[in-house]
Amino acid sequence: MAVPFPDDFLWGAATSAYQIEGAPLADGAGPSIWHRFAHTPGRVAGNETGDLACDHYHRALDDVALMAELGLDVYRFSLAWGRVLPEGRGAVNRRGLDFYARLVDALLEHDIQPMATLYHWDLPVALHERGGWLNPDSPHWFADYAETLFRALGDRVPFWITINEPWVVTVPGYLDGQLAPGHRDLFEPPRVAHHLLLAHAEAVAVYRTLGRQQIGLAVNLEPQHPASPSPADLEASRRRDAFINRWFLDALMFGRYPEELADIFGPAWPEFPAKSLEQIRCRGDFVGVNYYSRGLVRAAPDVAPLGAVRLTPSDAELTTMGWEVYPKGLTETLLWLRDRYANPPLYITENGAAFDDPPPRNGRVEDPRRVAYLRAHIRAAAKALEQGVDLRGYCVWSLFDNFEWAEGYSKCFGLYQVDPSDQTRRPKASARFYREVMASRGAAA
Ligand SMILES: OC[C@H]1NNC[C@@H](O)[C@@H]1O
Ligand SMILES: [Ca+2]
Repeated sequence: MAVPFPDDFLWGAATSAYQIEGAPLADGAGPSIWHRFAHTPGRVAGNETGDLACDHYHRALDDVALMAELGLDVYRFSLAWGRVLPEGRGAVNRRGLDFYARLVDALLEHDIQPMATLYHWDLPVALHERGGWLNPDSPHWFADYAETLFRALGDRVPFWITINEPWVVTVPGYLDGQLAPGHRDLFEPPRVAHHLLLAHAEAVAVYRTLGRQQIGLAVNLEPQHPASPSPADLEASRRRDAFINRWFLDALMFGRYPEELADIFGPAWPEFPAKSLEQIRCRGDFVGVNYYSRGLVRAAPDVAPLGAVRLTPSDAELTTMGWEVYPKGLTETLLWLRDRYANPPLYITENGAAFDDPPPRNGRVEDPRRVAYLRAHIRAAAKALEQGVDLRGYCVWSLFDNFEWAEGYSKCFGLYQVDPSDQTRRPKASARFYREVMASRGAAA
């Protein structure tokens, strides 16, 4: 493939704490809302939990050696807030902090750049009991937690992500209740979103006084296409675009929310003080882009609050998540970011696919559909690069098959299969493919 990827382009893979670490309460760690949610019967498929996951908490150094063998330039992981601050604020748990310091040092020793996500959904229960993200103090709790980590690891971690997918924290967490903390309330999401954005901005402000590297927000983005040219479908598609793609980024980049949101939430949309919107305005150093698929949108007046539904095209290839394989949507998303937000530096912080992989045969796992998915999306990213997008890195979701939230372990995104009986990591064909891509600086895609 013609190789538009510069030599310093960062090829990586991503994970998150609750999804891979296991040992959620080890060494003084405080429980998170995901520990509580997963242990609440009926919330997770098969009532599975992250109690063991990939046992990464006990295998981190071996896993870093595996990442080096794979050839990663960068490894994106998240820090479990409750390991570092068991009560979410106040006393630091040294053993929790030391786990992450050892992980970061091992990465640096293997010439792998750490990309640390401060918040990947695992809020300490102690803070949730004080209202969690609904509490107007939550931005200050987050900024204090961030400062603790910046002081402890800031000289060694070149890339920081404040919050992973604030939309997913807000909507499945507080509107439809699919994810922790499982609330279903129209009035909570607008305030939760506002506090998440304030938290991001406050952490960035602290970082500006302490750090000299890169900090940004990671957002899930999904281009919305109307199912038909009818005005109703066009309008529904625009509403869903505001709801998913513009809600957080317009606030961050422009200091204002898309006006569609007041229509969507109606009386549940509060008047936000102009001062706090000004506080939220904060471009950061880069935007982290989590891309999986597109939305095909039909108007559905009786489906509150959006009045729209996402269709699954009958003739499309789907992943086991039911998401359409749509690589063109990645190029579209990257070009949209270039044009709407004045060409910000971008990292693809997540891109990958869940497929049912076969069991290993003589130590190898064949996953041809994942190889095809990754090749197509790396090429789609290359198309955007060739059109002037300031794309600087690409992280596959995920390094390992892991705990896929409410789906448990049934959905496998990994480059490596993890044997639940003994935690053996087995490379899939996609790992071998991705190693070639990285070794050839993109040419093998
Ligand atoms: O659903 C796949 C991934 N999406 N973004 C957030 C991650 O935690 C998920 O596993
Ligand atoms: Ca390398």
